[in-house]
Order: sequence, then structure tokens, then C-alpha cells
Amino acid sequence: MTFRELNLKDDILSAIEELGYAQPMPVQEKTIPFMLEQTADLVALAQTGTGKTAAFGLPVLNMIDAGRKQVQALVLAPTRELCIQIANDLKGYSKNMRGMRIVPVYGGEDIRTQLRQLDTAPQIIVATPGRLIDLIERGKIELGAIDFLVLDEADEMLNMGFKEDIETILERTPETRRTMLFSATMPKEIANIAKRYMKNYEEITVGTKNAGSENVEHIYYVSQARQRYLVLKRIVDLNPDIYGIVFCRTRQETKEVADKLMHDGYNADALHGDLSQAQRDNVMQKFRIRNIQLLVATDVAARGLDVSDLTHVINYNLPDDVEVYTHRSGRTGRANKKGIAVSIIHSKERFKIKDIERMLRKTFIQEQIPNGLEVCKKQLFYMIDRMENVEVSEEQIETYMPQIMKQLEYLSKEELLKRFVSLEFNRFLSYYKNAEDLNLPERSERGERGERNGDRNDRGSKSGGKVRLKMNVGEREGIDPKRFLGIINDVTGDKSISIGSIEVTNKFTFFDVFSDQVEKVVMAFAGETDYIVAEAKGSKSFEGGGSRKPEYRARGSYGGSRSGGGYRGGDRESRPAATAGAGEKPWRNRDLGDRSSRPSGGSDRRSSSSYKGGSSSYKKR
Ligand SMILES: Nc1ncnc2c1ncn2[C@@H]1O[C@H](COP(=O)(O)OP(=O)(O)OP(=O)(O)O)[C@@H](O)[C@H]1O
Repeated sequence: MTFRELNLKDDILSAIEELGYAQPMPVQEKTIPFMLEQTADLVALAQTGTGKTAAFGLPVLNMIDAGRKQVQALVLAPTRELCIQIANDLKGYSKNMRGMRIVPVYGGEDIRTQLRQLDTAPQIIVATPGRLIDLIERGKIELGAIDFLVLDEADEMLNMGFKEDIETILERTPETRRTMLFSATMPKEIANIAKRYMKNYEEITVGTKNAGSENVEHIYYVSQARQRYLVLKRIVDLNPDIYGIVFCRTRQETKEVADKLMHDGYNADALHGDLSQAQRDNVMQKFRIRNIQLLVATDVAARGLDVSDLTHVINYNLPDDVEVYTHRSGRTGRANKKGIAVSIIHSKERFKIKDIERMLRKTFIQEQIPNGLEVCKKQLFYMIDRMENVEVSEEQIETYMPQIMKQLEYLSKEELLKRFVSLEFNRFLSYYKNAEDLNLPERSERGERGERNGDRNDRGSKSGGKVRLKMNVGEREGIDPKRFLGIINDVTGDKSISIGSIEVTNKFTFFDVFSDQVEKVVMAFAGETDYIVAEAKGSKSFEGGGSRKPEYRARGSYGGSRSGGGYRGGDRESRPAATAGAGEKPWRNRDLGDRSSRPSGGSDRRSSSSYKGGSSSYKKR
């Protein structure tokens, strides 16, 4: 289907073509004809990042009369950031429509600026509820001629205590208006709003109700709660190209984590409600242009944000509500791109992962927290990668070349490389030299699960209808969850087998299988000589293979190394003091990621194996 077939006006079609929208996304395909052809209200539910803004924006723009200087459509959204984002999107879609004016009004900004913009007689207002009421009471906004009312992220507006405000606003709009409600999740409150404020409404659901984005894979790390911050740093260091949001529960925690990250030299900043509007705008602006690599945010501040190409969403803490998890993880994997949602949990939170898995209908993969060596390797190859691809400004460097050549002529190529690499890499190595293992000790982890099931004799082997199995290969054979799932696939050839949480230790891989599928798995491996699978009995030694001893034959299927992304430069760690001379060579700092002038993203971001490589295919077997 094309946008043209949806009967949109030419000046809208030309604008979306310029924006690069080749064809409508599924929610748009359904809502646009409905809005243009029917008269009922609408509740539209679609996964995060699937184009809901255009799904209401395009038909509303299509139906508004740009020649009529009255407010004809009102979009309500919970936060200022979202208001600005939606207004900008609508301005983009209507940029070829003469006379169409869209004005965002939200709290925290000097009201006079907004009053001036309102003087331009907009047809569409995008507003946060509080400021809108203020402007209505001042007689600056009149909603009596509204034809369309859109409630975006309505559940969040309710969570934020805007219920009364919304009701006041609704009372100011005519009965004849058409109301549209858009959300990624359908909590009870949304259903209640729909019942209460909508007359005859159609519910359009794209995908599975309440499901998470198809494009996001979910992984989690288990550690002690007090080591959360160290785990976060490891994750970030393992993904030198990371560009993401770190979600915290409270403003205070958001500030603390952002401060620590900044102190440790990461390109991070905080976004939360205690900041002034100017500060929030500034942070968002820097984040959007990738001057900030990690945005540490509260749920409220980051709700609905559409920032392109985020690689990761990190849950520093798991949220209490599954819906909140959906909205958080949906900041990545948008507009058909892939993304990774990472959660840092402690062992008693495994049940929450199960709840979220059930609700999202997704399998989460448990990964081992990388050790210092893995991080160093990743960073090293990231740096090598960058070195290989860096653009050399021949003209600039030419002047110095004779002198450089002369000074270094006694060094072999190998020596030279070693020295250049060490220049930045030494700091990393020294930081991670004695880095502790942040994973929970294997025994205590499995022990806790066994105890929860009241199954002390068979600790860790069964968990809620699932059986814990064990395979005789682990990290030392180059196994990671992705390779492991590959082996399961190859050997069983049966996609109906679901694999639950996977733990790869040095020698073994532990994994959960539903009890009624255990036999299938064990039997499939019975004829294998390289892999032995048996029920995990809680002992570290391999017991399931009867008289067979595990055989660790190297096989092409699991040999090889984990290729690493790379090295961001000397600013990644809890920064050891800069090495002598760093300040004298600004080109080096810039190229390898100086804190103040980090080439984060933008021009310097290249696709790196770091986040795509390790895990992109874990989710689906
Ligand atoms: N037809 C299309 N083709 C390509 N990209 C599109 C299309 N429609 C929307 N997009 C882009 O997809 C991204 C996500 O859209 P949008 O922000 O509307 O998602 P959403 O469904 O409202 O997400 P959330 O529930 O998280 O708020 C935006 O960057 C938007 O520009």
C-alpha cells in the first residue's frame, strides 16, 4: 500500500515523501482510512515506535481547513518534550500546506513566547494539560470549534495526575468533536477513559495488544544490587558505540547515576523534572545530536521520546509496572530499526522478568556480565577498527611527516602499532586488570532459585514448569547465548522448543526448557558426540552423561572468538589520570574520544560490531 492510495492530499504526500517515508506503517494503514472515511471515535493501540504520531497527524491535517483561522485540532500529551516533538512532526508533515499553523504550549516556558505564537491563529495546538488550562482561563485559547481531539500517552497523563485537567479541557470542547486515543499499552485506565469520554468508538490494534516492539531484543544481567553501577559501566564499556537511555526510578537516582557517569568520563547527562525547561531543552538537544551518548532519565521525562537510532535502553532498575517496561524499551527499535533493552537485576527480581516476558510475549536472555578481559578486548578492537577507518587529513599532517618519520624510523611496524595502541589502551588495561567478577557466584544463584521452588534436593534443576538442563560446553569453547541457540537449532531442528533463561559459565551452559519438551531436547542430543545434554543437578560437575565423559572437541560451529567492537578512548573508565602528553596532542584526544569533544555519534559514528555483533539474533532462534 502507498500513501497515495490512502487518499491524502498532494501537499501532505509531497512532505512525507521528502521525509523519506516510503510507505505507511501498519497502524497508519489502518487509522488513516478509518479517520478519513468514518465518523466514530478511535482508540488505536500499536507497539512503541511504529508511527502513531503520523497515524493521527496525517488524517487530522488532511481534514483541517488551513483557510479557517480557528483552533480545529487539539493534541494533548503528558510532557513538554513530547509536545515539542509532536508539534515538530506535524510541522514536518504540513510544511507544504499553506497557512497551516501548529503551536505547542507547555509548562515551564515563559508564557509570553507562547502567547505571541498563539497570536498567529493556529489551527492545531499541541499542549500539556496544565498550561493549556492556564491559557484557556486567560482567554487566549478557545476550544469551541475543535473538530479533533487527540490524547497521546493518555495513561501517562493520568499517572501524572492530569485527570481533572483533562476533564476540564474536555468540557470546553464541543460534543461533536472526534476523539482519538493513541497508546502502546492498554492499561485499565485507558479503557476507562475510552468508556467515559468516547461515544461510539472503534478500537484498532496493530500487533498483539500490550506487546513490546518486535524490533527490540531483551537481555538481562544478574548481580548484587550494590554493584549495579559497576555493571552499568561494564555494559557501556562493552558497547563502545552505545547511544542510549538509562532509566532510573527517581529523580535523585537519575541525578546520582548521571553525575557518577560524568565524573567517570562518560558522555552522559540527566533528564528529569527538577531541571528547568531551558536545561531540559539543552540536554535533549545535545542528546539528539549525539553530543550526549547516555541520557539518564526518569520515566516521566523520557515517555514517548522519539530519538532516532538508539542502540540501547538500559533499565538501571526494573520498573514496577510492565507497561512502563514496554514504554521504556520502546525508545529503541523504532521505525523498523533494531534495538536492545538491557536490564540490571538482582537475583530476587527474576520473577519480574518472568512477568514481563509473559506480558510482552518475548523471551529474555540472561547474559553473563563481561569480565575485564572481554571488555578490554572489545575496546581494543574498536580502537583498531577506528584506526583503520580514520580519515587522515593528509594536508595537515604532511608538514610534520618528515620529522615524525625521522623520530620513529628505528621502530618496526609492529613496535609502532604496539606503542600507538598502548597509548590509550594501557589505561583501560590498568583499570580492568584486577576487575572483579560481577556475576553472582554460580552456586548461590542456582541455590536461590532452588530454594524458591522449595526443591532443596534438586537445587536449581526445576523452575516453575521448566527444567534446568546443562550442556557440556561453555565460554572456554567460545559459547555465548547466540551460538548456544544455534547449536540447539542445528541439533533439534525443532523451532517449537522454547529455551528459557540461558547461563553460560566457563565450562557449561545451563538453560531452562519446559518440562514437556525436555525429552525432545535430550533425545535430540543423544546421538551427538560433541555435545552432551542432561538435567542440571545443582552440582558443578557434569553428571548427566552417564558413563560418557564430556568431550571438548573444537568444532567450527562454536570455535572462534567473540569479535569486539572497540575502544572509545581514554575516557571510558573511572578515568585514571590522563597520561602525560594527552593535552599536547589534541588530535589524539579528539579522535579517540575526549570527554569534552567526544566524536560521539554524528559524523564519527560508524556501524560497529559492538552492539549488533554479540546479540542481534539471540531473541529468535
Ligand atoms: N511511514 C513511515 N515510514 C518511515 N518512518 C516512519 C513512518 N511513520 C513514522 N515514521 C518514523 O517512525 C518513528 C516512530 O514514530 P512515532 O514517534 O510516531 O512512534 P510512536 O508509535 O508514537 O511511538 P511511542 O509509542 O513510543 O510514542 C519516527 O521517527 C517517525 O518519523
